[in-house]
Amino acid sequence: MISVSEAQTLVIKYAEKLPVCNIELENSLGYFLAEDCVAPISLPSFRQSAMDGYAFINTGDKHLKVIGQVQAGDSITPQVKSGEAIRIFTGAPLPDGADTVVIQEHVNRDGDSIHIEKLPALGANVRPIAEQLKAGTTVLKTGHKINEASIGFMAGLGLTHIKAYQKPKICILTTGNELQKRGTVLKPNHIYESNGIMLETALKRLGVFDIQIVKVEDSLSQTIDAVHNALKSADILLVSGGISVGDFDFVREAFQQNEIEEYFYKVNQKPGKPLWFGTKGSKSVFGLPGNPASSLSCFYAYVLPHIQKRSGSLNPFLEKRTAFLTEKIKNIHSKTLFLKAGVYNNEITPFTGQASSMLNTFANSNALLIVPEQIEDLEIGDSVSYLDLNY
Ligand SMILES: Nc1nc2c(c(=O)[nH]1)N[C@H]1C(S)=C(S)[C@@H](COP(=O)(O)OP(=O)(O)OC[C@H]3O[C@@H](n4cnc5c(N)ncnc54)[C@H](O)[C@@H]3O)O[C@H]1N2
Ligand code: MOO
Repeated sequence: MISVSEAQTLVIKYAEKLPVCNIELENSLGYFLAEDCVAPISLPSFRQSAMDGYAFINTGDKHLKVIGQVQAGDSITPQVKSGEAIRIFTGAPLPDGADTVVIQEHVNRDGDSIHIEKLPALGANVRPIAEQLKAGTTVLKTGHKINEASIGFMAGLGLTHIKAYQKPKICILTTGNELQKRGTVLKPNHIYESNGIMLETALKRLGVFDIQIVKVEDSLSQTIDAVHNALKSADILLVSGGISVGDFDFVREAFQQNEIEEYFYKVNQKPGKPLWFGTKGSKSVFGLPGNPASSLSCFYAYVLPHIQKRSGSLNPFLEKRTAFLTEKIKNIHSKTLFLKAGVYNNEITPFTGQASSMLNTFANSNALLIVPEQIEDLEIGDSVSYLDLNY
């Protein structure tokens, strides 16, 4: 059995980057840049007014004659001389010669004349060419995660497409004869299948939408075939359940029959001990424990960073933060514990109901508190690490 940090090292080590794609800016949210973004134009690309007011040559003269007007988008700008002013609006090009804009609130206008009550500093309210950035400079680095601000920013540079790493195609295989579809009347001794939609939703949150969910019965031949078929098209296969040691747990055997190279099986953690990870060529495969809370914990700690790394992220793990503990914790297992918890105002409380079959606690958590395997006792007020689930 390997440690959590060894297992995390392996899922990152064997996370080969996916191919690069050329993607439309409007569809690029959550993608990671595959090349530096270089500005094709300067911003601003012309001198412009930052305010509504009057543009003039700032010689100290407060009495000026208004000789024209310039509006945002005008292609011709009037020439201005000393003692003259041009009525101007925010975003409009600065007239040739003008060096300052006085806001209209600081001006008294009488016909064609203005009197400046409060003379601004030389250059005030003028956005110089390339004030924000110069054409040819790198403005976003390879590995940058596209968000709404970067999309707006790149749109302002006139970009229509970006080069990003592809998101993986994923197949989720759910195993178990007891699993039943929602929307049907529950048969005796059956449960509603929930890991499929839970993992699918967690994937969508990462911007992964090419997801197939396949159900298999507890049968070795069906599991072997399902794994084989999934690997034909998926980049990453997530199998839920059937990875433990019971007589009807066929998943590990099915991985072996499909010649998937095993990097680890079983991690010294609770929940999620029977986690399995391997690869076949460029395909990665996770055997996630069937218990719902184990599956989701393993998703956050291993699958998510693996996917993010394959998608081009330079910081693939969920952010680890620290907070002060509000309750004692005893770790009698000599395992790393991932405890469902609530963090508020820098204080963290582990919840009751940590069993790996229970999702009610998870549904109310915003953090996974990490108790390292070598720590036996934690006291109230101790600073502890947690994974922030509000990512
Ligand atoms: N003798 C041992 N038994 C078990 C061990 C062990 O070390 N020795 N490990 C336990 C641990 S820890 C876990 S975790 C589970 C993992 O078992 P599997 O991955 O084989 O999962 P299943 O047996 O198929 O299912 C476990 C549990 O989860 C429910 N389940 C499964 N799939 C779904 C789904 N898609 N949606 C909702 N619920 C699901 C299933 O009904 C079971 O109750 O093994 C322990 N046993
Ligand atoms: O490790 Mo299992 O995931 O405790 O239930």
